[in-house]
Amino acid sequence: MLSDLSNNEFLVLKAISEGLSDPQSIAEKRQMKIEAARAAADLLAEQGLIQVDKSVNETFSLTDEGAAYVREGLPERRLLLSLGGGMHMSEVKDPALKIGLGWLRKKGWAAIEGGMIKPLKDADKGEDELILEALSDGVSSNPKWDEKALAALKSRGLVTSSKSKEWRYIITEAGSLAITKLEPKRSGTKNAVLDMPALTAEMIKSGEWQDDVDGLYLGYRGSVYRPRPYDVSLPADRIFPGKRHPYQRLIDNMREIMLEMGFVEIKGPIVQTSFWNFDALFQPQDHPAREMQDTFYLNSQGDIPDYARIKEMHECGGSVGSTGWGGCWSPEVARQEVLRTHTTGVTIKYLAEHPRPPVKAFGIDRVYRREAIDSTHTPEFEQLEGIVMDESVSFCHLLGILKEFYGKMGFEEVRFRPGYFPYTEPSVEPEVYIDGLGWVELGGAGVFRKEVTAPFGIDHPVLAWGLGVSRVAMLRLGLKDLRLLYQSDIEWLRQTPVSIKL
Ligand SMILES: N[C@@H](Cc1ccccc1)C(=O)O
Repeated sequence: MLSDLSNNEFLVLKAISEGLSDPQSIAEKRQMKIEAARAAADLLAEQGLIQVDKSVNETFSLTDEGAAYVREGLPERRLLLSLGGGMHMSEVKDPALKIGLGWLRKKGWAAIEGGMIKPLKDADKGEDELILEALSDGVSSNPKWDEKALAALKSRGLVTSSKSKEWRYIITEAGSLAITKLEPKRSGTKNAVLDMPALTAEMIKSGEWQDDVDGLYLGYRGSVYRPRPYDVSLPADRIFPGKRHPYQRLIDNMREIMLEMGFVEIKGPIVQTSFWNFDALFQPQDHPAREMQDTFYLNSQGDIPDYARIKEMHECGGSVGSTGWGGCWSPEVARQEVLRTHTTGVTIKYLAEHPRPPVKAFGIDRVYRREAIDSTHTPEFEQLEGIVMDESVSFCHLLGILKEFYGKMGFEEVRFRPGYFPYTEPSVEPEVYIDGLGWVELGGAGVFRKEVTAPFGIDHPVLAWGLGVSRVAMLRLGLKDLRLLYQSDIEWLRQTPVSIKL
């Protein structure tokens, strides 16, 4: 047990053995914080090496009135002095003296008969007067003071008191024994522990420290070193260095690949008008994806650009040989604001602002859909969106770019299945092969239809794709539950090594 004393415990125990008994003076002597001294003392008490007395200490002080009475005398004392052989009550005019009347009687210094006040005996100085004098001399408490007199002084408002808790440490027999055992026996030095030289690497190497202090302690400037055997085979504490979120690392990795491939990064707002999210992409206004069950609508309307050509394209196909969707296209519906359901709204807007080739842009951003939450669906997730527009790009280039991108991401086998999106023709769904899972769909891609590009004056083919980034994260990080990406699950974050290849 003794060999388990910490340095602080030893220092505090030693201070107590030398006669210090309160945390404040121990802390001062040992130059430690009072909290540290208390904590060490608590541990010593737990081991039975010291005893802790917790007492409540009451101290007293004079009020202004009390101080005035010390100078002038209590009213009853002054009244007594002014009585002479006796005096009628009506003759006591001074209100300061009148206060003394009741006390005069109570203290038995005078009797009152038929209105006459008669002094009874020589009035010795009372306990209360002695206490007042002591207080005025700077004494703040004394166990011998008469309780009743104190209480009376307090009730008269001449004295106030305050209570404080006090800890007193007393060394036990076991404690004294421990000190004698632990104290290094160095002849000729009174305070051996505190006079020791600093422990240096050389002293440890040469073994000199052992000769010096019986292998027990080495102290320097009030600190004590107690060499203990060091077991290098013990498991070390796990440490958790700060690191970037694995999902963020994956996203950054994807961003780097796109930048390396010569794309510029673009960004767009989360809240968009239905115009950019749907209409500009030739999604009919009665398309199921636009319904409330699928899309988060905001209770607000946004600005939309000149829509004549979009309206014409939706209603009758414009000048590109399309028939359009028919019906009546409503600008009110297009003004409805939504949380973007895909990042394709960001790229079409960028294209509308940059209708001349070449354009090679990408964005990685969060999108929102009204999904019921489960292990493979969350209402918010990330997409990587890309577009390429140039004079002679073709569907083949699209497949090549996607293959290249997936390859750089570490997916070696890629295939394309026919797909359908209202804004692309042809459309494909890229799939990658994962051991143990088979072919996994990873997004959508295609060449923008003329119905999409023509209203914005874009005359060249546009290759476009959108990939589910969280899907990729699931595959890369081996997650069974997509929700982990969006929760601060500290254990999972700790366990995901920084070295994981994303
Ligand atoms: N926007 C589509 C993906 C896509 C983008 C571009 C072209 C074709 C498809 C989606 O969210 O699934």
